[in-house]
Amino acid sequence: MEEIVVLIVGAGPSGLATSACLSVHSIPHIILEKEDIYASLWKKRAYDRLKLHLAKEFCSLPFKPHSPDSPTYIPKDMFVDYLDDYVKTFNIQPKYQRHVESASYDEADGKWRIEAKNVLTGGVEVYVAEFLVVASGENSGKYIPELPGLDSFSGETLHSSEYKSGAKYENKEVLVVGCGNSGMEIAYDLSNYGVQTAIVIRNPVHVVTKEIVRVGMIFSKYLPIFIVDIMAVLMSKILYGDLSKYGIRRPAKGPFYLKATAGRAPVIDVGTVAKIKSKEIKVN
Ligand SMILES: NC(=O)C1=CN([C@@H]2O[C@H](COP(=O)(O)OP(=O)(O)OC[C@H]3O[C@@H](n4cnc5c(N)ncnc54)[C@H](OP(=O)(O)O)[C@@H]3O)[C@@H](O)[C@H]2O)C=CC1
Ligand SMILES: O=C(O)C(=O)Cc1c[nH]c2ccccc12
Repeated sequence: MEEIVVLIVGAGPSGLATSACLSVHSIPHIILEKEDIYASLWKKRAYDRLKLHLAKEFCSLPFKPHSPDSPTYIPKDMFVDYLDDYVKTFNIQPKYQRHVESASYDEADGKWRIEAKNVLTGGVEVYVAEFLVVASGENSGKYIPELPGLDSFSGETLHSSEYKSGAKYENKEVLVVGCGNSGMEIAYDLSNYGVQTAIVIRNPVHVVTKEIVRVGMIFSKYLPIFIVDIMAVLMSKILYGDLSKYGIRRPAKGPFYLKATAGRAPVIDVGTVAKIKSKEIKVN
């Protein structure tokens, strides 16, 4: 058993940021990470052409602004370099291959009891902490729904977390299931590689540009969210027109409201909409 003041679950950007803040205040802590590296989503499970959707001023971790020389929308590899630098600067040393399986709060002694499986040995390690920070990520686990017939489908099936680029699929036909930011950008990337691409859009979704989001993020510091949403939707309507005839319907609630209340991000268009309009990408 190990006793510590703060235990952080997850060595993604949030866990690393928490560690840096605690170190600055000399508060003893540890990070438990189930993978064998920090920021595994960024290092292992993101596609090649990914750039941050938010401008760099909204994507820096505490005590380390992005360099003035870096682009406004930072590419994935540059963000990984930034995280590498962050980990060195704050001497962050997560305990790797520790999969946290349970955490319970003991009212009597006012402490958390955390059980983590050591992935290498299979043994269970027990930690006791005064504070628990869960920074295990919104998107760490992949999910493929049960689709009847999927087992007998003779083509290749993959999850977006395994997708790198369309190079492998040239001259093939690919159906992208899901029209979140991953699905919409992967469809665009596939189409750029000459792949016959179709995408499934089953529910209403907001489509905006990264510039609309940037303006909205700045305005949301000063204005109520419903005003920011009115402006964002208006800008999107002016830019894209009515997309319902292409199968893209707009939700009744606004994009910033949905992000804030339900964690549902709008789609930040990287060029997919133009390809849908020109029928280079089919909507199913
Ligand atoms: N550059 C960047 O910064 C990027 C950021 N991201 C972010 O990462 C997070 C995860 O994004 P993403 O991977 O796109 O996942 P999301 O959860 O955002 O989107 C999943 C999509 O799949 C659809 N879906 C799920 N199940 C089915 C089904 N059975 N049939 C049809 N459609 C289905 C959902 O539709 P429905 O709404 O109907 O449930 C939704 O459109 C988001 O916050 C996103 O904004 C992602 C890519 C790039
Ligand atoms: O959630 C995401 O990953 C995004 O794609 C971008 C995003 C983060 N916060 C936001 C707030 C409003 C609109 C988009 C975003």
